[in-house]
Amino acid sequence: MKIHLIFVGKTVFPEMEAGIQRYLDRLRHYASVEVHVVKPEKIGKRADEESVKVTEGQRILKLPAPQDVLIAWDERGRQMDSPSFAALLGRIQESARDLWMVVGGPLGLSEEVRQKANHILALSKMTLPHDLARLVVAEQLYRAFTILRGEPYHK
Ligand SMILES: C[S@@+](CC[C@H](N)C(=O)[O-])C[C@H]1O[C@@H](n2cnc3c(N)ncnc32)[C@H](O)[C@@H]1O
Repeated sequence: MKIHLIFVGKTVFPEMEAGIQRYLDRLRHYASVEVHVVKPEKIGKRADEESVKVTEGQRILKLPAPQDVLIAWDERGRQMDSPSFAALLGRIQESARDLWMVVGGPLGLSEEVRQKANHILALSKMTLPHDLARLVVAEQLYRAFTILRGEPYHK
């Protein structure tokens, strides 16, 4: 299973980017990981927010192949604990399908992305800035692999 992370636009805060890279480097001891940065749409004062999400969504959905698994991160999604998330990853790994995970931009993900996703997962019910959501996703992926291997990181 290869893991693909789709981010909309660059990470804004350098300290967040450093944290994301730190966890992705750790994660690469367990899995092949690739980050895909999708071009963000400009959000102007009079921008039609729905069309921004739709255009970004079309860019996102061009990336995974039909047989791949797509997880959309969204505050309205299903919450799970870290062992359950690890178990989900374990099942996807066994299916030998590639895994794609998408974190939306400042306006979030389009309805089409949410509909096409195999799973919509929430990190909490609170809305996180997209930089922080990326960092938490990277850490939870790393944590999940340590859980699957029975390593002591997860306490
Ligand atoms: C600033 S949030 C977008 C908020 C937007 N109002 C919405 O309705 O989705 C940017 C992205 O961060 C991720 N995100 C933020 N909070 C999250 C949470 N609690 N759980 C999962 N993902 C979250 C989602 O991928 C979201 O599209």
